[in-house]
Amino acid sequence: MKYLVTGGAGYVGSVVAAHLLEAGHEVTVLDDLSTGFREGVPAGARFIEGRVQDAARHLDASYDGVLHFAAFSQVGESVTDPEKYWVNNVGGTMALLAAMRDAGVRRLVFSSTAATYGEPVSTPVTETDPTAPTSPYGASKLAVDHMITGEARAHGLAAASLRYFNVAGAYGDCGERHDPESHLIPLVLQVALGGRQSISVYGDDYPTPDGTCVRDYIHVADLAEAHLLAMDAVTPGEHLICNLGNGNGFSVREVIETVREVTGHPVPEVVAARRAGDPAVLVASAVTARERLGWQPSRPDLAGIVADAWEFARKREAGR
Ligand SMILES: NC(=O)c1ccc[n+]([C@@H]2O[C@H](COP(=O)([O-])OP(=O)(O)OC[C@H]3O[C@@H](n4cnc5c(N)ncnc54)[C@H](O)[C@@H]3O)[C@@H](O)[C@H]2O)c1
Ligand SMILES: O=c1ccn([C@@H]2O[C@H](COP(=O)(O)OP(=O)(O)O[C@H]3O[C@H](CO)[C@@H](O)[C@H](O)[C@H]3O)[C@@H](O)[C@H]2O)c(=O)[nH]1
Repeated sequence: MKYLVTGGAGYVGSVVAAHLLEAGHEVTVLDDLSTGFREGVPAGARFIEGRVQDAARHLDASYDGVLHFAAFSQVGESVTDPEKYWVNNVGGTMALLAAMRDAGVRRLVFSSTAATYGEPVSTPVTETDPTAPTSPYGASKLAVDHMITGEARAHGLAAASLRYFNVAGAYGDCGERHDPESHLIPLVLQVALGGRQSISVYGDDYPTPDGTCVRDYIHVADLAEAHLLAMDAVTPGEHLICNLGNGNGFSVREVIETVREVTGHPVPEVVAARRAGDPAVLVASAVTARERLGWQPSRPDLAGIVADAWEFARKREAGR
């Protein structure tokens, strides 16, 4: 099959592109390098430097489907600069859907997020739970989910929105390198590498066993496998919405302790104020992914996820 991967120079998109290539598919990456890196695009993929807003220039009927990762995804930035998120995430996807319609490309897998739910009403979170995003980032992703539902119903698109919980780990040369970095695991690894003095724990007074926030960390390679399954599972006119997580929660302190064990380095921590908009607990129900996609994560162990991220971080540091 021939696929367009938007945002394939970024963290998740590059890992999914690598999996598609390994499965024997033909891959074109469309990325404007706004937050991604040219060298992140896996060898074997064709690369177009360009915006998803201009997808019409690049899509034609020879494509079997699109995997859409291109977006801005900093929750904090979206609060201070919401227009940036509406323009790129919603505007970009609107242009992409029109280009797909015009070209007759009728399969789509979209990167949605647990941030569409906001503060969960129960744990684990299921796809039928209320959606009440607490940031413009989450709201922009939810708006796109609604757009895709309409497109599927009205124009027969076969689509899946995969709602990722906390993506972590690395796959070969593809790993997490956001700039600035805001995610917990890469930040704690920077402390272990000596690049930061300590890790700030954003709040230790949450209603959780050790007072710190609990999250569901999913290995990026397990996540990638779900994309390939979703592309095959969807049917015309259907918009499948599916959470992706392991169904296990780990606290911020458990993550920090795991980094100490895996790396053998001391990691000083400093308790800081809560970060605005952080729910206490975010854990996915993976029942839909199991039932609809036949998906089963094969790397749910937190130490293994951290070990892969650590190897990637060390290689990057050595290559600087
Ligand atoms: N990383 C996570 O924990 C996580 C969790 C939930 C959802 N997501 C979603 O997954 C997707 C990928 O996230 P990531 O962590 O890999 O982010 P990333 O920033 O590493 O990758 C996004 C890529 O999209 C590109 N891009 C952005 N806007 C573009 C545009 N208009 N045209 C072309 N390219 C554009 C960037 O250059 C970058 O390469 C995003 O849609 C994000 O919202 C990520
Ligand atoms: O220096 C830090 C960074 C983070 N945290 C905490 O660590 C947890 C995880 O934070 P982070 O890695 O930033 O991920 P989330 O804020 O949980 O958000 C991620 O996971 C969401 C789904 O759960 C997705 O929607 C988002 O796109 C993705 O960034 C949170 O409790 C943070 O408060 C700290 O204590 N210190």
